Amino acid sequence: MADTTSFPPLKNDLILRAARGEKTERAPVWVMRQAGRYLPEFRAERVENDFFKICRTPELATKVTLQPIDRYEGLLDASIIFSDILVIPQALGMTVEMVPGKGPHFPTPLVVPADMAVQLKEKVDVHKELQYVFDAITMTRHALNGRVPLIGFVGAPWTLMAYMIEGGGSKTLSKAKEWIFKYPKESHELLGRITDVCVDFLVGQVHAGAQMLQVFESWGGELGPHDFEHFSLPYLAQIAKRVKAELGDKAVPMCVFAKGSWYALDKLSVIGYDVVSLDWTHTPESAKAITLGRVTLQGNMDPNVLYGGDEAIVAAATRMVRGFGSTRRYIANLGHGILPTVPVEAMELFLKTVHRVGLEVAAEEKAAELANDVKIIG
Ligand SMILES: Cc1c2[nH]c(c1CCC(=O)O)Cc1[nH]c(c(CCC(=O)O)c1C)Cc1[nH]c(c(CCC(=O)O)c1C)Cc1[nH]c(c(CCC(=O)O)c1C)C2
Repeated sequence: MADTTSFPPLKNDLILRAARGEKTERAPVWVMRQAGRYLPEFRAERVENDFFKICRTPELATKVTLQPIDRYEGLLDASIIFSDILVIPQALGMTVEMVPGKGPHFPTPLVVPADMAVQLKEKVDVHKELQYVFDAITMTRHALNGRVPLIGFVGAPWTLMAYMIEGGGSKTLSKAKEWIFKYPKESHELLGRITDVCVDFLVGQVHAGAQMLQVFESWGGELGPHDFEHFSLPYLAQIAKRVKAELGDKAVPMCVFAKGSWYALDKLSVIGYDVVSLDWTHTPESAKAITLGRVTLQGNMDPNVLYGGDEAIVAAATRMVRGFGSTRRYIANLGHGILPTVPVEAMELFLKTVHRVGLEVAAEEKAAELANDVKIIG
């Protein structure tokens, strides 16, 4: 049994302090989907191994989680465990394959509500079905040797429901939407069952060593404000409240990312999360005005800027850090996952710019504070 009681001491807690609303010397930075896809060392690993084999083999998951931390030594302030949001549908009993170059594929998606009884387990024991993720987390915590905190994650219930019904990615989500409009009661039943697994899984990830958690509602923006309020928000809220209640004094900061749900920012900032992750449809000014310091903001450069060349990257990253401010309630990130064909140098320039501008802004703030003190004393 892996040791989950004594981990190496943490040498960089910047992101945890930012998440808790404490002052930081500069804005911490990590990037959604930073492990995998665009990294040549990951693609080499994928030639040898199937995607879910990497997820299910703690040594391989640990190795891939550490790849960006090693490559961008000193530039990333967090790691995120290598896994996928679709391990929950698998734990519920569904088959999911990862087709190279195409993405996830469910050979037998849910078509009508009666399929739930046939395809989904009544009760999911996360320790039986997902112990491999817990083992990967524990192993990674030891391998990180305290360099940066380790983030655990789940897909949010609506996003997972959408994949389970669509059978993979989709442009319109019309099958999943048919469910919420035609079978609202059964849709809530499904969302509730997924929520229960999300809660147990997140609690288990923290016991295994995760130091922060993120809930990915990647398909949030496919719902309009009314439907988001009924089919996404209550489950996101339940997850935060139940996970924190179950963990008690072991609770860690929790972050929610509801891509495309700009209209829900106010509500997302009062449902129990410490951090709200933003896509690029917000300006820093409006996001700050809406959230009023109640949560830490994370984000939000358009990942496609990384294709725009050095000048564009420096300009957008600078605007972002200057807009959000560097030392309080801010974690720098992209507004969605890094894309598979981004050059590794573009990522490096993004990270270096966030560090440089973050330190500049912090120094300017300090100078302004000093000037203010002098004025008051004088
Ligand atoms: C956090 C995470 C995820 N996936 C992976 C990680 C591991 C850590 C990391 O990459 O940093 C590995 C992760 N997951 C996948 C890959 C590529 C698979 C391969 O190597 O073939 C990797 C490295 C495969 C995958 N898995 C998924 C997709 C999207 C398909 C679609 O557009 O509908 C894809 C392509 C589902 C998925 N998976 C995830 C999300 C939420 C974040 C987001 O919105 O981007 C989603 C929606 C989350």
